[in-house]
Amino acid sequence: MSMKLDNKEDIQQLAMDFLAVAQEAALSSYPWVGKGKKNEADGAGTEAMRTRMGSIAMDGTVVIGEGELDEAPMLYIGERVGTGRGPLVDIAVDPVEGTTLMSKGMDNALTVIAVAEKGHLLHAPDMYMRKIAVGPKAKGKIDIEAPLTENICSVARCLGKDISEVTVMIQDRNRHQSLIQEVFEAGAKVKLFSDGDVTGAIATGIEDIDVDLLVGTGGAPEGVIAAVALRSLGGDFQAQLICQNEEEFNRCVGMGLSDPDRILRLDDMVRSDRCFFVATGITDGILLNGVRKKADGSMLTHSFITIGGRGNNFQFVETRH
Ligand SMILES: O=P(O)(O)OC[C@H]1O[C@](O)(COP(=O)(O)O)[C@@H](O)[C@@H]1O
Repeated sequence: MSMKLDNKEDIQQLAMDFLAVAQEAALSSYPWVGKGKKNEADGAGTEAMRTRMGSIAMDGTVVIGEGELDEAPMLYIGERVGTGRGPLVDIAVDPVEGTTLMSKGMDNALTVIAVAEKGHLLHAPDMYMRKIAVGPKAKGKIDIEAPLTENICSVARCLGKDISEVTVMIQDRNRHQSLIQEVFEAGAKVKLFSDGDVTGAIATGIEDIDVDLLVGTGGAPEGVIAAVALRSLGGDFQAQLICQNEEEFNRCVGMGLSDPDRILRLDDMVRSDRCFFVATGITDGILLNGVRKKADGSMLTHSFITIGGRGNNFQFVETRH
């Protein structure tokens, strides 16, 4: 029987089940690290993820996955997963976040999954999204429509830092040149990264990582996944879909977004505290270490899990397989 995801124990149990899913996906993609084969790596992670999800007692629907049914045989948007008996949930997955990183053997590739009670996750098409993310101390104090300098000043105030100490994470892309320049002119610091803006967004929510703000344009699916993590961490996330043509605009409307250009707040992207986020490192990164093969043949995974919407509720998990 399917039921609402509404009790704490069920959410905890489901989060543990999904932790195993993320670990399995990371372990399955690991042999492809540094092999220059993005599709094979992604395929291995996707297949492992889907197989493991099949045994979870839930009635799940993939709302963000590997693409539309005609583009992806597995974990496509709308695919029903789980045993069909248990909590009704919406699932957003990226079996390999940072396929280029992984294929080149570079840092920060990871497996990510976000889950929320059914009907409470934004269904975002695979297109670009403008994003801004901060941790709990600056929650409610950012505005994606304001100039970046204003946001930097506001974050500095919230964190009790001098502007020169504020670190802004930005994806190293030509489209971000003016943002990067603005950080320099404000006197703050940039931390550029080549791929993987989910990691950058989460990093803002963890005090021990020296990242205070993430800004820039990246994938919309990654944006929704990061929004769940930030909701659980107690941080903040705002976004705006970038429709580059009429087709993209119509796709948004078709997915239920009546006004695709509007500013999306955290509550628009994940509308419930009954949610959680899990990630497992594939390669080493600023958030997590990657998969390790030990001398005795066992494998070690490093995962991150954050549950609910109360904030600062996260855990790092090391598991020997
Ligand atoms: O590479 P682009 O077109 O700048 O897209 C940015 C997006 O790509 C990523 O860096 C990685 O995406 P992939 O895992 O699909 O390679 C995301 O984190 C980010 O949102």
